[in-house]
Amino acid sequence: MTALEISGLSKDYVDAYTGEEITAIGDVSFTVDRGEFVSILGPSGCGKTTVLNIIAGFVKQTGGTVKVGGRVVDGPGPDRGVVFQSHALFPWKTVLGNAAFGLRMKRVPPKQREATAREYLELVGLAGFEHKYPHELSGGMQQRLGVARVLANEPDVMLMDEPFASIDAQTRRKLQEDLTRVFELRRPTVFFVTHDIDEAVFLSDRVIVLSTRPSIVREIVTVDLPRPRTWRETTQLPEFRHLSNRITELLTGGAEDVHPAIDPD
Ligand SMILES: Nc1ncnc2c1ncn2[C@@H]1O[C@H](COP(=O)(O)OP(=O)(O)OP(=O)(O)O)[C@@H](O)[C@H]1O
Repeated sequence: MTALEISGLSKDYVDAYTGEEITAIGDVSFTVDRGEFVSILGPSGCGKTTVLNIIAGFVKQTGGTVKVGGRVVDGPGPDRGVVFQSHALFPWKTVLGNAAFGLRMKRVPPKQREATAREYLELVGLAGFEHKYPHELSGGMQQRLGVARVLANEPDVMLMDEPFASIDAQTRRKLQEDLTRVFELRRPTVFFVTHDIDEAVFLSDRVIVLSTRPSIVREIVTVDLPRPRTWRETTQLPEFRHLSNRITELLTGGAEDVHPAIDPD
């Protein structure tokens, strides 16, 4: 079943300083199935975050449609949950209060929301930290809380914008493994923006590779690697290296040009 459907998406921006119009997204279409993990990769400035912001309903597209669960998106809504690169937590709320926040907004009764929030905190490895405040947590733990907070809401689609980019390399590896474990247990639908090819291959069922601006879908690469995945085992699989090399080739222009110059004849 399709959870997310993007058809003919385009986005023009007007540069605030020069007044010049730029087309960030040319024409992008793809779907994400329920319970599928899909990442999007592309050269810097090709519009990955813009695609996510349009799906989230934070930014209005110039053309095309976005449907979540068959409904057309025309603003933010509880059917979509966003994990940002910066943790975007409420500093005045405890870990438990942060994790339960969305459920409170949905008017879930207190006992039930606490139980659900605790369940997801445990799932991301934050059991025992319920009564701490965000500033008492490390960056990695704050990001785990960001993930738990969105998961607790059980959105139709979980949107993640480079959630581990500002975390040190070793912690990042651990968070990526934990995310695959949580994904395998709960099977949320995930749309994940990243710059990191290995991260995209390691986490995903499919990877959407965009071209340079104005972006179009260059290729959608299926990642048929066994789960559960660990960095140690998964990266040793020849198929992992093959997929990673294929995507590198697509991003560095080794493959056929998707924006060929107009033939002068
Ligand atoms: N609010 C805005 N106003 C004007 N231009 C914008 C705005 N937001 C993004 N852009 C431009 O649109 C293009 C796409 O930006 P976006 O951040 O979506 O790309 P990205 O692929 O996520 O980039 P990166 O890989 O560098 O994070 C860029 O050229 C950017 O400068």
